Amino acid sequence: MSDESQSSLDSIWQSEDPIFTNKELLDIEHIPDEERIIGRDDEISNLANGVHPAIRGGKPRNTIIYGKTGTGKSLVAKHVTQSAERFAQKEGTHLARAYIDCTQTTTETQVVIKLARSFNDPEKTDISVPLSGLSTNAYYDRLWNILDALHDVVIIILDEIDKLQENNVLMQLSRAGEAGKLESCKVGIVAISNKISFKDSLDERVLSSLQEREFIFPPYDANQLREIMRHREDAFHEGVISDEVIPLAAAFAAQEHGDARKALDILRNAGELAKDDGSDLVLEEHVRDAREQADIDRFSKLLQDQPTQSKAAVYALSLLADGQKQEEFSTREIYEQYEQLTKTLDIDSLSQRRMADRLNEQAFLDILGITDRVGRGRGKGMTNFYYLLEDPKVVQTAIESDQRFSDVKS
Ligand SMILES: Nc1ncnc2c1ncn2[C@@H]1O[C@H](COP(=O)(O)OP(=O)(O)OP(=O)(O)O)[C@@H](O)[C@H]1O
Repeated sequence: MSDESQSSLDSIWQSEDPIFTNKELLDIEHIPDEERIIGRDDEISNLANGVHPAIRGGKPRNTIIYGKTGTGKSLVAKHVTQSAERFAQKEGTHLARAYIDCTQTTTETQVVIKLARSFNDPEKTDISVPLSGLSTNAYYDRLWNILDALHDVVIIILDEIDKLQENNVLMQLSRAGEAGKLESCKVGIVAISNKISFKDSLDERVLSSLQEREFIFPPYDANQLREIMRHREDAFHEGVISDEVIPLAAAFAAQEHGDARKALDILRNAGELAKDDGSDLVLEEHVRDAREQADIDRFSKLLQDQPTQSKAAVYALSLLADGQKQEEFSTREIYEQYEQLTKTLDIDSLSQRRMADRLNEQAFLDILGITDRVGRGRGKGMTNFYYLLEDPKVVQTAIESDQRFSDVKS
C-alpha cells in the first residue's frame, strides 16, 4: 500500500463523525430512559399495576398488549419489567424476567429451552440445560426446577406471540401454578401482538388465563412523533439537523399509522445520507430520500421470499398503476399486463385464476388491497379490483432488486 493511501486512511480514522455524536440513541434495539418515553404514561402505569404484586413475591397478572407496529409495545413492556426487577431487588424479592422474540423462537421446545437457560444459574442449581437432546417434557421439568430453586417470581415477555407455531407452551406457562408444576415460584406473562385476531386460535382456558388484562396501544399522532424524535436529537451534533427535518419525518411516519420505529428509522437514515453526501447539515431532501429508502427496504423485505410468479403479478399491477390516475384494476386488466410481462421475463404464464390467487395472497401480507364490486362494461358480474398499498415506483424498485426483474424496463 502506498504511503499516500495509508495517510488518507489515517485521516478518515482520525476524523470525527460530522453528523452524529451518539447514533446508538436512534438504534431500534436501544431502550431509552424514562424521560425519553413520550405519550405512554397511562400504558406504563396500567401495565405496572398488573405487575405490582410481583415486587413482593406475589403473582403478576397476565397481560396481552395489542397495537400496530411501532406503537411502543415492546418498549413499554421492557421498561416496566426492568424497573420492577430493580425495585424488587431492593425489597429482597428474587424477581427475574425473560424476553422472547417469537419471530425467532417459534416452537414450543425452543421457547422452553430459551427460558430455562435464561433463568438458570448452573453454579447455583447444578441443573444443565443442553441446547438439544432432551424431550420437551424433560426441558419443562428442568425449567420448573430452576424456577423453584432460584426465583420467587418471573415475568416472561412473549413478543409477536402470534408467530408462535405451538400454543401448548402458553397453556403450560399460564397454568403452571394451578397445575401444581411449581411449588413456590410465580409466573406472569406479558404477551404482545399486532393482531387482535390471534385470540381466535387460542384454547378458551389459555385465553382466559392469559387475558387477565388486555390493552390496546393507539398509534402516535404527528405531535407525539415529533416529541419522540426531539428527545433523541442529542444523537446528532448541535445545529446539524435543519428545522424542517423533524416535522417532515414526523409527518411521513404519521401517514404510516403513527409508527415511531419508522420515524426514528427515517431520522437515522437521513443523517447517514447527509454524511454520505459530505453535507454538514441534514436537510429536507435527505429526509425525503430516507423515507423512500425505508419504504423500499420494507417492501423488499416483505417480498424477498415470495415466488417469482407472485412478484410478477404484483409487478404487473405496479406497471398499470404507474403514472395513472386510476388506482384500482380488475383481474382481467392485470392479467393482460402479467401475460406480456411473463413473455419479457421468459417464464411460464399461470392461468388468470391462479394469478389472482397469487394476488390474493399478497393482500394477506399487506402488499395490496382488494375490493369487490361490479366490473366495468355491460353485463359484468362482481369482480375483484386490486390496488397497491405503496407508491408503484417504490414497489418496482423493490421487486427490481431481484435480478430477474432488473432488466424488464430496459
Ligand atoms: N413512546 C415512545 N417514546 C419514545 N420512543 C418510542 C416510543 N414508542 C416507540 N418508541 C421507539 O420506537 C421503536 C419501536 O418501538 P417498539 O419496538 O416498542 O414498537 P412495537 O409496538 O413493539 O412494534 P412491533 O410490533 O413492530 O414490535 C423503538 O426504537 C422505540 O424505542
